[in-house]
Amino acid sequence: MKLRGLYAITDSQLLAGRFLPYVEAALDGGVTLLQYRDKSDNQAQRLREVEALLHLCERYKTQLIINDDAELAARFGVGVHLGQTDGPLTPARTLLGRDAIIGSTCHAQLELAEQAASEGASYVAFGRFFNSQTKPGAPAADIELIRRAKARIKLPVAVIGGITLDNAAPLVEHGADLLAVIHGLFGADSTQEVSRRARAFNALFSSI
Ligand SMILES: Cc1ncc(COP(=O)(O)OP(=O)(O)O)c(N)n1
Ligand SMILES: Cc1nc(C(=O)O)sc1CCOP(=O)(O)O
Ligand SMILES: [Mg+2]
Repeated sequence: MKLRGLYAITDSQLLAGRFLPYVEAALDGGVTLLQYRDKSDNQAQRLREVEALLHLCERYKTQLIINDDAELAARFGVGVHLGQTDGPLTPARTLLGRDAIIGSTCHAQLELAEQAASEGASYVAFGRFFNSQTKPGAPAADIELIRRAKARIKLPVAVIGGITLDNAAPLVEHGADLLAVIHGLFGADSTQEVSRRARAFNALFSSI
């Protein structure tokens, strides 16, 4: 499967009270990867939400990725995204199997991406490219990093951090394969607007 297009990431606070309708609207507009990102420790709610997302992803033929938690991903047979403090990649690959999608946060450091590639990552993620309402303190990355990463690392490149329809085009022009977005997608006033934004993010890939 080609990892290219919109990478939608959920946010439990932003989506409170409208979680499934907003996610479904995004899937309806077109999502290559959907990441379940929940920083709470409410395990019962996490299980319920992952199960619901899995059903939606099956209907829309979208790949589900769990943030932070390789064991939870293994339980549902889905992929995982691991940051630098979320545990090592090699055992996660062993746990999830060769076909699972495993992503790795590399901030603005190509060395981290090379290491992730050697340990079996499926994609590498760089950021933050813009001011992020969700994670304002994430280390900043420069857009030129994308071209350098594409030249050095033979894996899909995900970009993240403050991405909106107004600033995303140059990221794709510089070679980004996946636009990972929370606020710029789900910070919308209606499900119709979420779908419209998802379609518009994807259209950026067909115009290049
Ligand atoms: C696609 C993607 N890229 C980066 C991150 C950030 O991961 P991490 O650094 O572990 O931070 P948290 O998201 O866990 O707060 C991501 N989740 N997804
Ligand atoms: C979860 C996350 N990680 C980042 C990084 O740079 O590693 S930026 C970020 C937040 C992404 O949300 P938004 O699209 O609302 O800015
Ligand atoms: Mg993490």
